[in-house]
Amino acid sequence: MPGVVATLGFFDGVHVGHRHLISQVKAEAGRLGLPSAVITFPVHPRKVLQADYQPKLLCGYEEKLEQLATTEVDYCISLPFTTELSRLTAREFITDVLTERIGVHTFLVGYDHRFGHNREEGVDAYLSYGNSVGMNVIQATELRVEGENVSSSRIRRLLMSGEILQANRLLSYNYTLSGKIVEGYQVGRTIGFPTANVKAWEKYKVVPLLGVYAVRVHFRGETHGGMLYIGTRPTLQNGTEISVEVNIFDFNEDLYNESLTVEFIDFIRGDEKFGSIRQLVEQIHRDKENVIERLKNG
Ligand SMILES: Cc1cc2nc3c(=O)[nH]c(=O)nc-3n(C[C@H](O)[C@H](O)[C@H](O)COP(=O)(O)O)c2cc1C
Ligand SMILES: Nc1ncnc2c1ncn2[C@@H]1O[C@H](COP(=O)(O)OP(=O)(O)O)[C@@H](O)[C@H]1O
Repeated sequence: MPGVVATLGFFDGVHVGHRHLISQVKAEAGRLGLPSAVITFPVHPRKVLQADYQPKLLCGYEEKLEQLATTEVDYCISLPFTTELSRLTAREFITDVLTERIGVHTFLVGYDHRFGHNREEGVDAYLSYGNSVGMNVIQATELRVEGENVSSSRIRRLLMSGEILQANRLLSYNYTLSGKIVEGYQVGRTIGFPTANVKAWEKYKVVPLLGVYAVRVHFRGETHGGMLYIGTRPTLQNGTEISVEVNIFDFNEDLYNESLTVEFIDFIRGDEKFGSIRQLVEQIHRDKENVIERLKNG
C-alpha cells in the first residue's frame, strides 16, 4: 500500500514551529514520492473530554484550514477526537487509526508530541509499535527562535500582553479578528471618529491586551488603514463590557451587519481614562498620527 507521510496535532495558530514540522513532513514525502498530510482535530481534545474546558485559541477551525493550506501540504485530514479515541493506547492508535484507517506510511512525531491513552508512552514506544506494523516513525526536530521554543500558549501570552510584533513573527502572519459590525452607543460619530463595533465570529479567539492598535481593515474586497480600540470606554463610563471597535481611515459609509477582518500591525498604547471627552479626542488625533506613521513603515 503506498500511503501518506503524515503528522498529527491540534496546530492552534499554525505557527512557525508547526510549519517547521510540516516542512519535514513535506521533505520526507518528496524523498519517498508520496503525498504529505496533516492530521488534525476539529475540536480541542481536552474540550471533548471535559465539556467545560474552553481555552482561548489563536484560530478557529476554518482559519486553521486556511493557514494549513498556505503550507502547501497535500492533504489535511480531519480526525474527530472522541472519548473512544481517547481510550486507545498508543499501540492501538498506531495500528487501528494511523495505519489501517488513514493509511500512514511514514509518521513524523513532533519533538515533544505524545499521544495514546494518558499520553503514557514516548517516542521509543511509537517507533517499536510502528515497526511491528511496517510504519516508519521519525522524530521531528524542534525549531527554536532566538534560543526560545515556540508554542501556541506563548503566542497567546504575547497577544494578551500587547506584544503584537513578536506574536506576528512567531505566527508568520499578522494576527486577525473577524466579525460582524453591530451597533454601539452611537457616540463615535459625535466625537468625529465613528467606529465600527466588531462582534467576533469566533468567540474563543484571543482578544489582545486592551488598548489602541494600528490595523489593516479588510471588507467588501477592499483594504483600508485603521485604528482599533479594545477597551471598556472608561472615559465615557457607559458600561463594563469590552468593545472591539475600529475607526477606518478614508471611509464614510454605513457598515452595519457587514463583516470585516482586522489585521493587527502594532500596539500603540493602553486603554486609558481621560478627564474629559475633549482630552480623549485630542489623544485620538495623536493616535491617528502615530498609526498612520506606523502603517507607512509596513
Ligand atoms: C483610536 C481610539 C482610541 C480610543 N481610546 C480610548 C481610551 O483610551 N479610553 C476611552 O475611554 N475610550 C477610548 N476610545 C473609545 C471611545 O470612547 C469610543 O470611540 C466610543 O466608545 C464610541 O463608541 P461607539 O462606537 O459605541 O459610539 C477610543 C476610540 C478610538 C477610535
Ligand atoms: N470611517 C469609519 N470607520 C468606522 N465606521 C464608520 C466609518 N464611517 C462610517 N462608519 C459607520 O458608522 C458606524 C459607527 O458610528 P458610531 O457613532 O461609532 O456608532 P456605533 O456606536 O453604532 O458604532 C459604523 O458602524 C459604520 O456603519
